[in-house]
This record gives sequence, structure tokens and C-alpha cells, in this order.
Amino acid sequence: MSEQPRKHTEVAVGVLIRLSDGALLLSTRPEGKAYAGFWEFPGGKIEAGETVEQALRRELQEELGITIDGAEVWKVTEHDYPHALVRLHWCKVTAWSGEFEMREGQRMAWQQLPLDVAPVLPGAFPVLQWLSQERGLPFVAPPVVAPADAPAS
Ligand SMILES: Nc1nc2c([nH]c(=O)n2[C@@H]2O[C@H](COP(=O)(O)OP(=O)(O)OP(=O)(O)O)[C@@H](O)[C@H]2O)c(=O)[nH]1
Repeated sequence: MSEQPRKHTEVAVGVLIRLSDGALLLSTRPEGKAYAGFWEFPGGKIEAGETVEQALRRELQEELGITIDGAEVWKVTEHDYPHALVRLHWCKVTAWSGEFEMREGQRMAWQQLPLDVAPVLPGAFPVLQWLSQERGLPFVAPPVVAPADAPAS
């Protein structure tokens, strides 16, 4: 019998850009999730009936305690992980309100390119490449790390 095609998990992801210096916000994946401890752009799964913008606003409120003003999809990418086939809807976000609060025990870091945090979720590599291109910087691919090799925090 042939295998059923895998269903995509739709994900809204925010590339938060600090206007004063262009820094990008990365945060770590909380314990208990696949790739715990890996650095990622904040976001999460889109729930039934939500737009990308609604999902991103909800996720960033839940995870970071901030409220974004708006979000438009900039790029859409896919990544096939052992745990899920994800479709990532990337939004650049430059305006938000509220104070950052790591509500899931994550760490956060404002980063310039190339990043100096590691390991990074492989699903984020294409976006790091586009962001580097936009800034006229050479793309330095982060090292590929298996989840089991990741630090615990
Ligand atoms: N937020 C985020 N997710 C990413 C990035 N790159 C990437 O491949 N993903 C993948 O997108 C999926 C996001 O799902 P998630 O588990 O973080 O979402 P969630 O917070 O809604 O999870 P939950 O419903 O299990 O609590 C994961 O499979 C993750 O590996 C990224 O840069 N940011």
C-alpha cells in the first residue's frame, strides 16, 4: 500500500527587527518541544480559522508578552523534519508594544548577522540567507546539529 502524503503543519514566524540597529530577535525553544534549546525566530502553529497575522500575534503574546502592530507574510518556506513537515510563513515585524517577558522559560537574544548563537533550527537557514543578502553580507551557514547533540538549555 502506498504511503499517504504527509500533511503540512502551518507555522507563523516573526522576524522581529529592532529599528535602531537592525538587530534580529532570536529565542530558544522551550524544554519539552522537539529541538529544545535550539535558537529560532519566535512563532508557532497556526490554529484552525486563524490568519497568519492572528496566529503570530497570539503566539508572541503567549511566548514573549508583546503585542505586534501588524504582520505581512514576507516569505514562505518548507522544511521536512522527522517530527513534522512544516510550512513556515515568515513575517517581518518592526512595531510592537509591551515589555519582553520570556513566559516559557526561553532565552532571547538580539542578534546581528552572522548570528553568534547556536545551534539554530535548520528550518530558519533560508531566511538567514535572504536577510544576509538584503544586507549585502556573505551568508555564513550555521553548523547543522542533531537535536540529541543540542545543549539542554
Ligand atoms: N517558531 C519557529 N518555528 C520554526 C522555525 N524554524 C522551523 O523549522 N520551525 C518549526 O516550526 C514548528 C513550530 O512549531 P512549535 O512547536 O514551535 O509551535 P507551537 O509553539 O505552536 O507548539 P505547540 O503547539 O506544540 O506548543 C516546529 O516544528 C519548528 O521546528 C523558526 O525559526 N521559528
